[in-house]
Amino acid sequence: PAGSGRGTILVLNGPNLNLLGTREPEKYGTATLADVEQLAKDTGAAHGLDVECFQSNHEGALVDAIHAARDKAIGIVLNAGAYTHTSIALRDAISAVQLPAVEVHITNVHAREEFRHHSYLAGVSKAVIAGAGIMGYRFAVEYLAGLHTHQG
Ligand SMILES: O=C(O)[C@@H]1C=C(O)[C@@H](O)[C@H](O)C1
Repeated sequence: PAGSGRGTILVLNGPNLNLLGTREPEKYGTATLADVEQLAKDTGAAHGLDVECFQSNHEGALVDAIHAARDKAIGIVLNAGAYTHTSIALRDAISAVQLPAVEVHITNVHAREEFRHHSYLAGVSKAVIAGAGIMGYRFAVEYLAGLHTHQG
């Protein structure tokens, strides 16, 4: 519950991830966005953390969500979708809020088209998890939980 005093992790998903489950299942699997968000919430709960999830196809809405996290979250898990490869605005938003961020990709972007090999976000992220399927969201939450715990 909000204001419960527990740490909150924001899980952000970008464009086309609302179609998870039916979008190129050979690449992205058959789990839906709801499945991904539930996995993140369950992982957070196992570490005593709340997880807030948001998905948007709009770059500016994702920027706004990152800004909003500054005062309410202890970390951000971000799969920015294609904006990973194009968005200086999202990079600057991550830098601006000074929260630990983990970049997640369901697919191994380095084994795909050349244009997916560069990320504007990796340079401002604590960690990058790519190719582990939706388990990447679990790993990202676990990693941020560990950072939060060890900070006392
Ligand atoms: O693997 C993923 O989750 C990422 C998701 C997308 O929508 C692509 O544009 C990225 O290039 C890869």
